[in-house]
Amino acid sequence: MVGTAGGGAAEAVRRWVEAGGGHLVLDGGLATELEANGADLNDPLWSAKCLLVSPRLIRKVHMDYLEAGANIISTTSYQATIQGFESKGFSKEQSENLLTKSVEIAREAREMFLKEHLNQSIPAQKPILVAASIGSYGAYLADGSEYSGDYGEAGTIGFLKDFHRRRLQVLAEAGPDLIAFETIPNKLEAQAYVELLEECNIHIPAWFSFNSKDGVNIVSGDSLIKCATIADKCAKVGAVGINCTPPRFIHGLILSIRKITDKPILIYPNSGETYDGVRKEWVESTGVSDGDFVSYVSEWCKDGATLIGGCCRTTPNTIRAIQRTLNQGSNTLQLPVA
Ligand code: MET
Ligand SMILES: [Zn+2]
Repeated sequence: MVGTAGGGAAEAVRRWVEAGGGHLVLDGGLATELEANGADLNDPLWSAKCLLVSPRLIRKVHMDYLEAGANIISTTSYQATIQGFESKGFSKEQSENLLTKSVEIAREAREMFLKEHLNQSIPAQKPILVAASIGSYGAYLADGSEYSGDYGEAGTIGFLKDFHRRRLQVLAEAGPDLIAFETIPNKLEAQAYVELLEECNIHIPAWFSFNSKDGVNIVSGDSLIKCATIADKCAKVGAVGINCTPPRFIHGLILSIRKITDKPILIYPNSGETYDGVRKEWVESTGVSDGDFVSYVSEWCKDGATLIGGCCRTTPNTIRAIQRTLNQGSNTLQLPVA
């Protein structure tokens, strides 16, 4: 595990990016790919339901993303919370074990992937990292409110810190390389995460990833500049970016983030389709194809993003195409190894 001592989390992420040849490939939609493999995720736990019923499928999907060229895989803990497991009848201890298991499965997938590729002569020594996913309080509510950031009376910093504290500690203790705060919908939750990282003295680099539906602000209407500034000021945050947002908005959003931070920028947009939180489905026909998605990648690199992947409705094919685009012009075989 790489700690953040001596240079802060951004320095740790920069070193990984450098070892990756100037960029790292993230994975694509995890829930999307679990569903494509037959999982029924119509449940408040969403992808975390597979921790209960099909852990092997999770490992397979992680491996499919690694085979596609991902350098960073994120765990099935996005919608996994102690509160969510408890409401299904699990004890506190069992719930914490399930969180730990999400990190263990991803680490196992990495082990197996590395073992399978052990005998290949691979010139490019790229890191492979496990990011422990933390979805917002809105994701736990499972009503689409991570796309509105409207938490009503629960919208106090104290409430949000209490909600996330133990989960963050358990995930950090499970030994991931990164903590991925994903789809952050409002400024208050970003502030709560910063305070928790400090108070819990977390030594694993975190990334903060916001989502936007207008290409200017984050989904709650809070200023992206203000939110990214909160992340910038925290030495425990190693990268700042955007996820689960249509590709057409990404260029402008990267430029806004770059204005206020030197930390590495990560982006993993969705396919451009829109999630209908009431009907619990993605509205088709507004999305872009893998080809269109990938044609954006060079532009995002030029804008200064160094960690690039996909979010909902993207697949290993998307990641394979991103990996090829990023590694264009290089003659080395681009399989990642430890
Ligand atoms: C709603 S954004 C979901 C992010 C999560 N890492 C996933 O792909 O399943
Ligand atoms: Zn998403």
